[in-house]
Amino acid sequence: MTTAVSISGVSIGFGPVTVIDDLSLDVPASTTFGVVGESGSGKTTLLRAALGLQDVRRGEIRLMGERFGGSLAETRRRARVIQPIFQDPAAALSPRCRIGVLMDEVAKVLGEPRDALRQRLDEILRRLGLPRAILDKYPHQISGGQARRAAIARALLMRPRILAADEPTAGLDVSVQGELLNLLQELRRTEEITLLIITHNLAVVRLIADRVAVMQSGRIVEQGEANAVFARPQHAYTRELLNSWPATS
Ligand SMILES: Nc1ncnc2c1ncn2[C@@H]1O[C@H](COP(=O)(O)OP(=O)(O)OP(=O)(O)O)[C@@H](O)[C@H]1O
Repeated sequence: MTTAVSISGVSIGFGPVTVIDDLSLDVPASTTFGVVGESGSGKTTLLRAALGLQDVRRGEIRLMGERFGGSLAETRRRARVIQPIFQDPAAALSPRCRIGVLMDEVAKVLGEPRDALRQRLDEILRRLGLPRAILDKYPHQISGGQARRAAIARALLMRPRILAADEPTAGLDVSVQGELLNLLQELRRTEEITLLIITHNLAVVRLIADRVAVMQSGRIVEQGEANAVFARPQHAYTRELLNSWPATS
């Protein structure tokens, strides 16, 4: 089985503080994989390292079997393999640019003719249930759910093999949360991508993850098939998380 994200012996620190401690994790390709843990356990730091936005002190991260360097060319090569969907869509959608302009930027990165990209974009917008008129709007002129979907559309334009979503449902109405998770799951199947979801929300992983890794203080304390982990948690911290749920969701 292909491994989409392979993290081997990775340590990350800020000054004297170690945030990720000798962590290893394999995310099988074409699965929905949830990394769950409470706030501050290091989930976002780990994701940023996979995206090349955070230096690692030790260890290595491979994406679809490949290592990536820090040059601009390598950053662009990596962007075709993994695309993030950040908690705050504003991180992906610059507030001063109309959505359409942000989409066209992808054409430059890919070296794809703008017309061809716009054709693909039409199809992606249709699939995501976004009106074309959204392209003329600024991020602050659309709803939170639309902004999240616009960020997903931009990510999909890159034709990534891996979509990595940090708290994909944060800040959305409950009804929109379900829709968004269904959408991500459908994309995972039809686009044959790997979906990596980083969240403190057990309901999210329970709903869509095939496999789950539980993170505490920069380490993976338990991982396995999501159903098995939820039904028979082996680690005390996992049981604690499950017991405090739904208070944490
Ligand atoms: N740039 C930074 N400088 C110093 N410390 C940092 C930095 N980024 C993260 N940290 C620390 O690293 C630890 C892990 O943070 P991280 O954001 O990865 O956790 P998380 O599990 O994603 O939490 P949350 O769910 O709240 O986003 C925290 O103690 C945080 O304060």
